[in-house]
Amino acid sequence: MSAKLSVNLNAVAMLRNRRDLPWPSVTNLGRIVLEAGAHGLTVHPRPDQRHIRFSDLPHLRALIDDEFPQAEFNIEGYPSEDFLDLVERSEPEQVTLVPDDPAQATSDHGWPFERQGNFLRPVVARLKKGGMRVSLFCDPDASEAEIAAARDTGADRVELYTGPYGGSYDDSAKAAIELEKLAKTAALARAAGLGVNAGHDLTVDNLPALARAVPNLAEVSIGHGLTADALEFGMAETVRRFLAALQS
Ligand SMILES: CC(=O)[C@@H](O)[C@H](O)COP(=O)(O)O
Ligand SMILES: NCC(=O)COP(=O)(O)O
Repeated sequence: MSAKLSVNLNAVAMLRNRRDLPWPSVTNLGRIVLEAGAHGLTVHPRPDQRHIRFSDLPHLRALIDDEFPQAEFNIEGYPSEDFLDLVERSEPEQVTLVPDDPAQATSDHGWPFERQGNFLRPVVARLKKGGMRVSLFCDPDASEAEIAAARDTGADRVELYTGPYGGSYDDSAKAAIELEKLAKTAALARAAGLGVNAGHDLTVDNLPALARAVPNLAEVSIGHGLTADALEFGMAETVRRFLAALQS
C-alpha cells in the first residue's frame, strides 16, 4: 500500500497572517486538500503562532469530524506543557514530537533519543493514554542504538527528517547519499517495530525515489513544496478569474 499523504497547512497560515484578514482560509484550504483525496492534515503550531494560530485548531478538528471522518489530524511540535494542553484539547489522531527551539525558523533535526529518552517516555505515555498515536522526529542517519532508544520511549512511529534529502534537489550524487541514509534508518526503525513516517522539503520530484527506498513508508507530511506547486499550478486560473471580474 502506498504511503498516506498528510498536507501541512503551516505555509497557508503564514500567508494568511501577512494581513489582518481571514484569507487564505486555513480551514477552507484544509477542505480542498481533503476533498482532493489527501489522507490528513498536519499543523505545526509554534509558541509565537507565526503560522498556525492556536485558534485554528478547533476549526480543523471540526472540519475532519463533520466532513471527513476518515481523515487524520496530525499535530507537530515541541512537547512543552502549553503544547500538550493544546494537543489534548484538539484530540488529533497523531502527535509528532519535534525537538524545536522556539527561535528556530523551521525544524532541522531529530531527537537525540538516547539522551532525551527519560524526558520523552512520560510524554509519550501521556499522549498514548489520551488515545493518540505518537511519532518522534528522527535524524535521517540515526544509529541502531538511537533507534532502540526511540522504541524504548513507547512511541509508535518515527518521522524521518528528509530536509537534507530535499535540499539536495540540484545534486543527484548527494541526493543518492541522503536517500541511502534514510533507507538504512527506515530499515532499522522497521526492524525495531516502529512505523515510519517522513517529512520536510518533499516534492513531486523527490517523492518517487523516497517511496521506492522506504517501501513501508506509512505517511508523508508535506507543506512547503505542495503549497508552492498549488500557487504555480493554480495561478493561471486565478488570473483569469480576476480578469473576468474586471470585465463584469
Ligand atoms: C516537523 C517538520 O518537519 C517541519 O517540516 C514542520 O512541520 C514544517 O513547519 P514549517 O513549514 O512551519 O517550517
Ligand atoms: N513533518 C513535515 C511537514 O509537515 C512538512 O514539511 P515541509 O513540506 O513544509 O517541509
